[in-house]
Amino acid sequence: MLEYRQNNIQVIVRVKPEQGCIQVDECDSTSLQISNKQYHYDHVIPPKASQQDVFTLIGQPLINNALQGYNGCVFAYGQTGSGKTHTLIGNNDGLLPQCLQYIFACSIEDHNVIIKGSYLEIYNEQIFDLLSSSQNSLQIREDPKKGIYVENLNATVISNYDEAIALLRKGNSNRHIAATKMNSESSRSHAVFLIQYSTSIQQEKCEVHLYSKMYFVDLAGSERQKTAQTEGQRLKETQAINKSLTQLGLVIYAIVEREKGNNKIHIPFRDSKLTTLLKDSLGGNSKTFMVAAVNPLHEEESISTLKFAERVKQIKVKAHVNKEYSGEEITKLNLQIQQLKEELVKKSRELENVQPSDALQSQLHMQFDEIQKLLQQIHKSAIQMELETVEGQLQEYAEKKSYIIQILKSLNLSFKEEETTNYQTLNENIEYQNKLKIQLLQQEDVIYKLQKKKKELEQNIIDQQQAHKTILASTLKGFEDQIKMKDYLYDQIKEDLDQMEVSKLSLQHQNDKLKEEVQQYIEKIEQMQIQLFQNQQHQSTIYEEKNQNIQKLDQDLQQQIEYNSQLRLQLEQIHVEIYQNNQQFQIETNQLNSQIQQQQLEINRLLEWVQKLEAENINIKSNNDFKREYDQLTQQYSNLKTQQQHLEQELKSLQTENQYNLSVIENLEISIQSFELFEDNLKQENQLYRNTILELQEQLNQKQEIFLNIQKSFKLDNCENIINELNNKTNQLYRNEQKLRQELSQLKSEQQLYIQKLQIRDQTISDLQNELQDLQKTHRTSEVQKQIEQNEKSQSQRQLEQKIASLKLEYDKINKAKNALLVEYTKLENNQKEFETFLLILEKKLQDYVSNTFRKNRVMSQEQQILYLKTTQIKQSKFVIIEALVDIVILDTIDRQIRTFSQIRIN
Ligand SMILES: Nc1ncnc2c1ncn2[C@@H]1O[C@H](COP(=O)(O)OP(=O)(O)OP(=O)(O)O)[C@@H](O)[C@H]1O
Repeated sequence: MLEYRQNNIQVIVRVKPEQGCIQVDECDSTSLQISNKQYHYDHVIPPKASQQDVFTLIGQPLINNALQGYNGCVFAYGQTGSGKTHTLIGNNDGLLPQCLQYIFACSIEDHNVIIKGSYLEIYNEQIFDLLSSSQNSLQIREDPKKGIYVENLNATVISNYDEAIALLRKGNSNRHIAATKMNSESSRSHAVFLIQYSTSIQQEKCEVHLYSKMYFVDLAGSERQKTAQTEGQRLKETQAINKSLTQLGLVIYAIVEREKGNNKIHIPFRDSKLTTLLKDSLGGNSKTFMVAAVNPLHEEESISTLKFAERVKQIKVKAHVNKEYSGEEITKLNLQIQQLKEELVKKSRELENVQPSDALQSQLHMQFDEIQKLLQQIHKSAIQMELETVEGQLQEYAEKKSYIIQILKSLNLSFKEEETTNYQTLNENIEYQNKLKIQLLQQEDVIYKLQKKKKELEQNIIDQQQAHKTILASTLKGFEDQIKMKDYLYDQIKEDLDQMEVSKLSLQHQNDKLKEEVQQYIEKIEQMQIQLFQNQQHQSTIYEEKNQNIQKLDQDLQQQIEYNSQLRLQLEQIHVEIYQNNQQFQIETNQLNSQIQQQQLEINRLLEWVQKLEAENINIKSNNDFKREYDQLTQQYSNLKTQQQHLEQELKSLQTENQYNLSVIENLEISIQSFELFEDNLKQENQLYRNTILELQEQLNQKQEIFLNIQKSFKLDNCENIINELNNKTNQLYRNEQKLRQELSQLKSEQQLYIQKLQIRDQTISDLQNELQDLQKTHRTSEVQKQIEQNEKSQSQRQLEQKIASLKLEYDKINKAKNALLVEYTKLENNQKEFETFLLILEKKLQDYVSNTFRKNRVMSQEQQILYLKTTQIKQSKFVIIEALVDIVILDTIDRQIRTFSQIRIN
């Protein structure tokens, strides 16, 4: 249990359970150490202490005092987040809830007890009732009887602990709480819970009323703006909190100073709502406790709190029991005391003004004696009353007696003190007056001197003012000039601005135009893309067609190869046949040769035999039989001879056949060679086709690549590359244009050449006509010849007529073609003209826009590419037309010739 110092505010330090700069001595519950300095207080609550411990230490004595009629107050002071709200309220386990529980527990058997609860907050220097829905701020009043009180503050009667807690909860819910950097639930106001306790004890002749007030003050945390880092509403709150806490510090300082003996010091209770409200609690009628909450994590703030607590420790309080007696006699006596008191006050006021005389002194003494007598009477009557009441109440009367004696003594003392101080002050005043008179004289002298100096100074000032005026005038002129200059500049700038505005508008107009143009170009590009796409499609169809052709050619080639191989086979067969025939022929020839040889041998044998026979014939000529035989043999011989001739013919025919076969073979070999040649040609052609297809494919790929690049360039906006590319293309275009111009000039010279050639032809034709005329002349001269030639002519005429008819047909055809070509030529001429004008426009545009946006450039270059293509096409068609024209001219001459021939024929 805390041992209280007599008549002092009890200062208890509570250390938050955090590891930090504060060391608490386990053995000594009254001191702690911070920054190597020891601080001493009435009690130090260690970090480990429970809420119950705190209640036992502070709450219990506070309530016990209150039950005896003493006012009480407990206020928690400390840095934000140090544990003030935790100590006072906590989770309904703080001092206040426990005190409420205890007070109801103690008063359970006393039916006269009335407990009232009020809850207010001081927010931004305004008082608000936390138990009321009204948002109006309340005012503090002071009453001689009631003391300090808040006007219109709800005081709810509470009959039990639950009601009290409900009230507390209601009030807490209305408090200004906000999250700050230091505390997630920081109190942004000072909260004051007031318990008013009263009870009455009925006695025989009077009724004793006991009453007390208990203030539970949860101060808002002191915080440094820098560390709190608050802004806006929070900053305003912080400023109000810090201001009122500073006022509290000043009040405590003044109280302490007064207690040290500095009576002149003014205690500025009224400078803030908080100090006004706590006037009684700080050094008045109250048994007050201060809980200084410190957080070991913050050294500087903890030291500041501890120093503040050290000052508070020195404050003395003058608590007394709040007790009133009621009853007829007591009221009378009270009235008398009141009257006397008022008279005493009156007299003491008079004493302040009037110098006390002997008579007054004796009067005062008499009055004092009277008061004493009266008090003795009161004392006597009190004793009598006490005697008449129960013996057990004797103690109370004794207390009352001593209390009255104490008052009397204090009254006496204060009288004496006041008397002496009055005398002292009077003497001091006279001295002071004399001093003042001397000072007055001295000051009058000083004033005179000062007035003199003032006049000098005034003169000086006037002079200086004059000088200043002239300087000012010149400066003003300068300023005026400067202003004029600035005005002029301003006008100029304004003009410039107007001009700029105009040019801005025109630029905007141009910009809009350009945007439109760009849009048009984009549209054109889209169209070109579509065209490109169509071209691609067209090319792909051509490609497919060519592919099909190639496939067809391939098939043909394959067929040809097959046919060739068949031919080869046939040829081989023929070769084999010829070889076989040859073999056969050889065999047959050999056979025939051997036959011929045999027959030759036979013939030779026969001839020999014939010779023998002839020789014998000579001998046997006369023999007829032999002759017949001879004839037969001769016949045989001639037969054999014809047979031999026949065989020789056969041999010859076989040889010619063989010869023929050999020539056939030769022809076949030649045709095979030509087939091979044809095959090679076909292969070459095929290869050529393939190459063209590949080329076309490559071109297609290139175009696709270009197309993709264009698409990409549209997407990627790779300006620099595109611009470079465009520049290159533009240059190329220029070169192409130059080339085109050269080609055009060449074309013109070629045209000239053709015309010359045509003239030469015309000349030849005219020569021929001349010749023809000459011929006609010769025809006329020789009529005989004419007659002869008439027949020839009729023949040639018919031929000519036939030729003329066919030529006419051809002529008609060509004429038609000529007309079509002429139409096309005029079209092309128009196109060329259009193109030329377009080219000129394009050139102009190109010059204008060559440095403009890349899109335009791209479009231009594409257009130019297309135009270049068109130009080449036109050029080609121009060549075709020129050729056609040449043909037409030739046909015309032929036509003329035919006409002259027909004319001649008619003639
Ligand atoms: N002794 C303690 N034991 C446990 N927790 C504590 C103690 N003291 C404070 N706390 C905790 O620290 C936090 C801040 O405490 P609290 O709100 O009481 O600070 P405060 O001094 O009232 O701050 P503020 O002035 O900003 O209102 C709370 O969460 C509280 O529960």
